[in-house]
Amino acid sequence: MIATQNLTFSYSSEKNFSFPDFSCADRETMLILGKSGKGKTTFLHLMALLLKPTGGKIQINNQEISDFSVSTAADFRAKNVGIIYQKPHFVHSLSVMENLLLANYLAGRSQAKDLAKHLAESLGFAEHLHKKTTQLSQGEQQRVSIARALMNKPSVILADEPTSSLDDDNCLKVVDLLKKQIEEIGASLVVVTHDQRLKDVVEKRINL
Ligand SMILES: Nc1ncnc2c1ncn2[C@@H]1O[C@H](COP(=O)(O)OP(=O)(O)OP(=O)(O)O)[C@@H](O)[C@H]1O
Repeated sequence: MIATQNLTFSYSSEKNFSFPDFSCADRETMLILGKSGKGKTTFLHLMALLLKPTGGKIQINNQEISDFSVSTAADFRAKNVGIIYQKPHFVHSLSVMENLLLANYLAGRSQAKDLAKHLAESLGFAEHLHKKTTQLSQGEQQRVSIARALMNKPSVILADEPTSSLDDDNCLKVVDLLKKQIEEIGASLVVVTHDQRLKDVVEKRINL
């Protein structure tokens, strides 16, 4: 589970945010909607401890995480949170498979090659595992980024526009896979999106 209370943040004295209280239980999916610039990505990055809130609380699995130090936050994030960024970030010198296994390494876990292969097959990029990520299309990179977020079986998956560059077929595949995964591993799934297709498949949502 993930929950926030009275969460505030500011980039500068002119750019202050105050977010509505939010919670997403295990095996639940929540959409975060809002017009461009309303702070959806900012909210997600606060939940991921990539940004430090100026006030309020964040709990993951009932543990208070908002006052973690930078290094404790990085360690906690690697082990418990899977992030699908709006723009995928990969290590370009590594192959797709190595990028997936890097998530295990950073979390101090053993390399789950079979899981990587299984995710690659489910998401339709198994034939690209040996390639460099730069050799993949944008949609393929997005699917690799989704697989990477699942490599440590996180308790919380935070996804920023995970389906925006996918066609209808792959969009449904991805949503299906994410839903199956959160059911299987008991995770919470939080999705920031403009993608109208997701409104039809996810009931719970908040508006910023
Ligand atoms: N690093 C930053 N420094 C200063 N202002 C920022 C920074 N990042 C974002 N902002 C501003 O904060 C506001 C919210 O940005 P954010 O990316 O969270 O919005 P969003 O709702 O995700 O938008 P979009 O739907 O366009 O991706 C925007 O006005 C943006 O210009």
